[in-house]
Amino acid sequence: VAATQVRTIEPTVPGTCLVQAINPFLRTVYHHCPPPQTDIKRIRPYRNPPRYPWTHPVRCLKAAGSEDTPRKAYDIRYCLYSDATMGGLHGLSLITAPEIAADVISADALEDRPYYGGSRQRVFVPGPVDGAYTVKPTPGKGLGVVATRKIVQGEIAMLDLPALLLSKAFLEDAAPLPRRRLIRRGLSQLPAATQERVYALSTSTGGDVVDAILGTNTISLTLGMNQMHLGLYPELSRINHACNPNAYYRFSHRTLTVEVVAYRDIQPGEEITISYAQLTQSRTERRLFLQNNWHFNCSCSLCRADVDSVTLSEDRRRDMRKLQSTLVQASRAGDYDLALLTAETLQDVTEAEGVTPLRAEMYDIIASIHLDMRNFNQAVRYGQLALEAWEKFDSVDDSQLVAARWFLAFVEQARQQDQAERQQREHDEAEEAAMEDSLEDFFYLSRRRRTGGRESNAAELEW
Ligand SMILES: C[S@@+](CC[C@H](N)C(=O)[O-])C[C@H]1O[C@@H](n2cnc3c(N)ncnc32)[C@H](O)[C@@H]1O
Repeated sequence: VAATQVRTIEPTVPGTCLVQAINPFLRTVYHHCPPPQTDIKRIRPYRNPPRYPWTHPVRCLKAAGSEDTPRKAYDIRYCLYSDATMGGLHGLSLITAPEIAADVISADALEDRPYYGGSRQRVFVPGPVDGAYTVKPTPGKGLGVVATRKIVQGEIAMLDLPALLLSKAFLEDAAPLPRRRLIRRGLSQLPAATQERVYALSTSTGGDVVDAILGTNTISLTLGMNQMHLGLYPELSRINHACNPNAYYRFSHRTLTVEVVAYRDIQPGEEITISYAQLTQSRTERRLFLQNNWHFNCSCSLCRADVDSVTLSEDRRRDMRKLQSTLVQASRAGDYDLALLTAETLQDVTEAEGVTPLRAEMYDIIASIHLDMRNFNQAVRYGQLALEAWEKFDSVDDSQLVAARWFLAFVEQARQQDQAERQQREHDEAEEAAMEDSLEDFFYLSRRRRTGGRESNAAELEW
């Protein structure tokens, strides 16, 4: 059903809350399920209403309907929500289904976040962290992001907030005209400085200017229950691609921020790069992917390197792909020995390739495999390593740090329970053995009584 009409919303949408557990350890973060975010009046019946964050009237595209499926009052598919105050004067426009907008609010993404980093109380400003880089021209690639100080492995170099978040289904369903009109309106509802930054972004994919900005600069992410969306992050958009990047970005569902993290130490003057393609793709696949999606011929160091070093890298990436899938399959199948071995090998291979993911994430995985294997000491050891690494990481989204603390408490509880069960088992076995002994004694004595004290194998056999 094509969506054709742009109109101001009437409060009609029934809906359910799709609140997603960001982390399995954090099941109780959300205490209420907010209503679909189409109408302010509907918030009143809720006991703990979330802040109504939208600064502009909500506008929706309705499904057009057809003879087979006539349009119903609640056929609203996608609405435009703008919070021009999000992140200070940054602002956000979101085009998505009403229940996903509700989910975004429930996950406290739009809360004011002037500080972060627990006791360190860092001031939250999108852009370079502690003056980590500057944006300037790079040879053959337009603007790029260049380090102005040393950035150490695992450090966050950049923070960014989205200017636009768009449901992929909306982009596919809506006809070009209403789609562009709604997106342009979303952009026009952002603060002037953010609009300027968006309209100054690279448009290398060509065509309609808004389509080109989105085509060149957006990243894929999921909102709600794994619903695909595109995010436009003005600062992140200046980072160029490299097949062997020295950084990567992490998206946080809870805060909607992205954080750019160094894969390895980055020296002052070095360009900060990320991979637009999946690291585990082959060189040919990557180049095709970049050409199809960004319309450029990759000229990064790996694409220019001699055949031998490329082949070595290709082999490692193929190994990474295999190991990743083995890790998932082995964990699902409960083959924890294999999962553990695979996780450790994966760590070695990614280190050799210079693209080690956050150590804390690896420790988290290894710790939980040990817990599944009931290796409590090892689970605590890796859990503590994870906790220390998350503390140092200093993310805007502290859910992993909280989960790491929670994990250690959980391991202690599981250990005590395991100990209690073992003691109970030992106690039961001892009782059973004692019972068997006393039965044996009883039979032995009665046998002696019957045989008048004469023992024989034949008599024993009778029993
Ligand atoms: C997200 S933008 C990156 C920032 C962009 N250079 C700018 O000036 O804003 C993506 C565009 O940058 C250029 N680009 C990024 N990485 C490149 C690379 N490795 N080689 C050549 N061009 C690249 C391409 O034009 C691509 O479509």
